[in-house]
Amino acid sequence: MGTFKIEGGNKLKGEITPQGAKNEALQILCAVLLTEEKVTINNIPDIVDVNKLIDLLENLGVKIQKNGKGSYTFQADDLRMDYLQSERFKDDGRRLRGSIMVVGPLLARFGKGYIPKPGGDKIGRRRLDTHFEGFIKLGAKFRYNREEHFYGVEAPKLKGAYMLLDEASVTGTANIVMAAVLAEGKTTIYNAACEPYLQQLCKMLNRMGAKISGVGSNLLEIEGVEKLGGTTHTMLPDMIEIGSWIGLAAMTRSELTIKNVSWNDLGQIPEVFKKLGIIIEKKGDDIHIPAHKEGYEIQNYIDGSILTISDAPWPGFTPDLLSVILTVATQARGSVLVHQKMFESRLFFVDKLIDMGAKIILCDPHRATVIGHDFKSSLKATTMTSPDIRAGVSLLIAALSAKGTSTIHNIEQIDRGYENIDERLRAIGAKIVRVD
Ligand SMILES: CC(=O)N[C@H]1[C@@H](OP(=O)(O)OP(=O)(O)OC[C@H]2O[C@@H](n3ccc(=O)[nH]c3=O)[C@H](O)[C@@H]2O)O[C@H](CO)[C@@H](O)[C@@H]1O
Ligand SMILES: C=C(OP(=O)(O)O)C(=O)O
Repeated sequence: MGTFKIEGGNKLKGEITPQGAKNEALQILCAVLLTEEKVTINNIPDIVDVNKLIDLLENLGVKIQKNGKGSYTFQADDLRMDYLQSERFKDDGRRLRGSIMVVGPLLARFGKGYIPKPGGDKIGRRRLDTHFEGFIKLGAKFRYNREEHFYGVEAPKLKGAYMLLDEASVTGTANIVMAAVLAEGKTTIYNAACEPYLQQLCKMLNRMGAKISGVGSNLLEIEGVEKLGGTTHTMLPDMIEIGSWIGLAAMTRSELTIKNVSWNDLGQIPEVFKKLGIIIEKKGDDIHIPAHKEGYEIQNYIDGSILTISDAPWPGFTPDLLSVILTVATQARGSVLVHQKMFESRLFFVDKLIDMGAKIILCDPHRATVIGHDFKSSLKATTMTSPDIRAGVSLLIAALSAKGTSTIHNIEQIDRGYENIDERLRAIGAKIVRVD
């Protein structure tokens, strides 16, 4: 179990460049299975989850060539389909959430797709019904081995269909889209998720020869094609990392510039941080956060009632930034209710912040009220364990703002999604070391 030691209370300064988007990368990497031609992908983040998926693809027989930092060429022209029945695959598949998205492409191109119950954060129930209901609508036969938690779908040929998804699942929509692009005839997906991750995936598939319209909306129409070809794709900057760095700057009252953020793809993220009173300046395609010497004040609603920040499927606010929002609010002037609607176990990490001296009432598993300190009292350093990726980074931000030296265990959770985080934070002045 890896550990960070963090000496808090120091000001940071400088520029930080976001990595390529983790959740986009997981979709895009699975899409290389849809063609026998070469697919080159740039700006792939060097993070644990992505590297696990690249290993899985390699074990499946995908030829992989590294072109330089973050750039790889993949060719899925001669796959080892027997790997899908192996113990090794069950092990590889379980190690991350994103592995679920190999099922759609394999089903569409080879008539069968399998996956063990995938891993990822333990942040509440994470069902897969939407994925498999979609495949069944496209004509696949579904089976599930309850003892082994092993899922399978098979179909000699998929047929386009109309479907109204029971929820706008991010990985579910990606999976169904990747199956439908090679189905016979037209597929309509209503209540589709439409995060920038999915928009990027659809644009890439269209460049490969797919016919997807409605990209960016919750109504996708897909005309199936016989075959897809190769392409080159570049990942967007990771919007969750960008939000994490906004929170980091505010809570440590540091001046930071976040480079090349792709503003047009950030949706509500800047606005939601502004509601906490954080000043966000747009400088070209960079975000500049000035040092918040006077702190930051949470806005109320027009009628004077207390602000609520909650998650919703895109273009709503992403659930992956609510832990950061909650943490940053502990030093704001004012109060806020944080409502995590999607996941039922993602707020339990607040007990660590409470240990550090934060004023938080966990109302129920989904809602927490935060009463900010306005920097009149700083958080106290402590020893903690990172329960999930975003709670992990939130605790890291709290530790960097706290007085004294904190210890964070189980940092593998953070490494799942943040590239070389300790080195990048040291480059802007953070006192953080990795100890094993
Ligand atoms: C690898 C990857 O891309 N992971 C992301 C993906 O996970 P993932 O695709 O697994 O998440 P889903 O979108 O399927 O669902 C997330 C949770 O929200 C619930 N739900 C979803 C849609 C909806 O309209 N109503 C609703 O309540 C689901 O029941 C589930 O508990 O999307 C999540 C939601 O943005 C993010 O937290 C994860 O970081
Ligand atoms: C929940 C997340 O990841 P995963 O879906 O991979 O567990 C996340 O990125 O915040």
